[in-house]
Amino acid sequence: MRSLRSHIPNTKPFSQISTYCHARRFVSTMAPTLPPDRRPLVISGPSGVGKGTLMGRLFESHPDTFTLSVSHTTRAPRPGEAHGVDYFYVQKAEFEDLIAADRFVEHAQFGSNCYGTSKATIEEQTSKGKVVVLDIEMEGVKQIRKSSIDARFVFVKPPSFEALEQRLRGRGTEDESSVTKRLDQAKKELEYADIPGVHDIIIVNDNLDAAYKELEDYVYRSIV
Ligand SMILES: Nc1ncnc2c1ncn2[C@@H]1O[C@H](COP(=O)(O)OP(=O)(O)OP(=O)(O)O)[C@@H](O)[C@H]1O
Repeated sequence: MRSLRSHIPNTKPFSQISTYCHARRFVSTMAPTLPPDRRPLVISGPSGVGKGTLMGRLFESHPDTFTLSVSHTTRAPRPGEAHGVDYFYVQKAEFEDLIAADRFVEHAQFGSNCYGTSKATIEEQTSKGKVVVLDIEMEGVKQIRKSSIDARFVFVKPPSFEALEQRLRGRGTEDESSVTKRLDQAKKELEYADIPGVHDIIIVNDNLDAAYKELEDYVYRSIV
């Protein structure tokens, strides 16, 4: 599950993720469950740590409760991607107008393409009773922390740097230069996450079942 999420190019559109599609098929059979705290959930962590895997489980287990925030982008849609599902595709001028009007909680440029999360998207889904999940990289986390959006911040950490490298390579989605770039960026993300108070919870994704349980327990715990 990699697309609007961390805004990192060369990733798979969310609409093509099997866990999500699987989750959608179970919509009518699952009992609705609502977390007491409905603030948007910002999930960050280095590429390859397992954010998508954990989020996929959350969507699958609670299909009516959570919704993934759909980002705006100036890049062209890839085959199989849909406007409003994978991204909101806009021209550069429109994107710049949205920045000028302070319509994004966070935005960033990767290569020649711009990506951003609009406040309206979050507000609209929240008003429908959904818990909005944002998969955001470090700079986005910093921007959201400064914004007016009151969110919960979850950081997913690998058990070791070596394990992260193995997962990234094992996933088979990245070429060597992309793996190197992601690992360099991972060091920065891990350093940032060491700053006390930046995240509300840090989950070490070692055993997947245990990490998911920790995430779910946190999401569903009573408001403190
Ligand atoms: N606890 C775990 N133990 C072993 N492998 C795992 C674990 N969690 C996830 N993985 C595997 O690690 C790889 C990376 O996971 P995933 O794609 O979910 O990472 P991500 O954080 O979403 O990455 P990106 O930010 O690049 O999208 C996948 O192949 C996934 O199956």
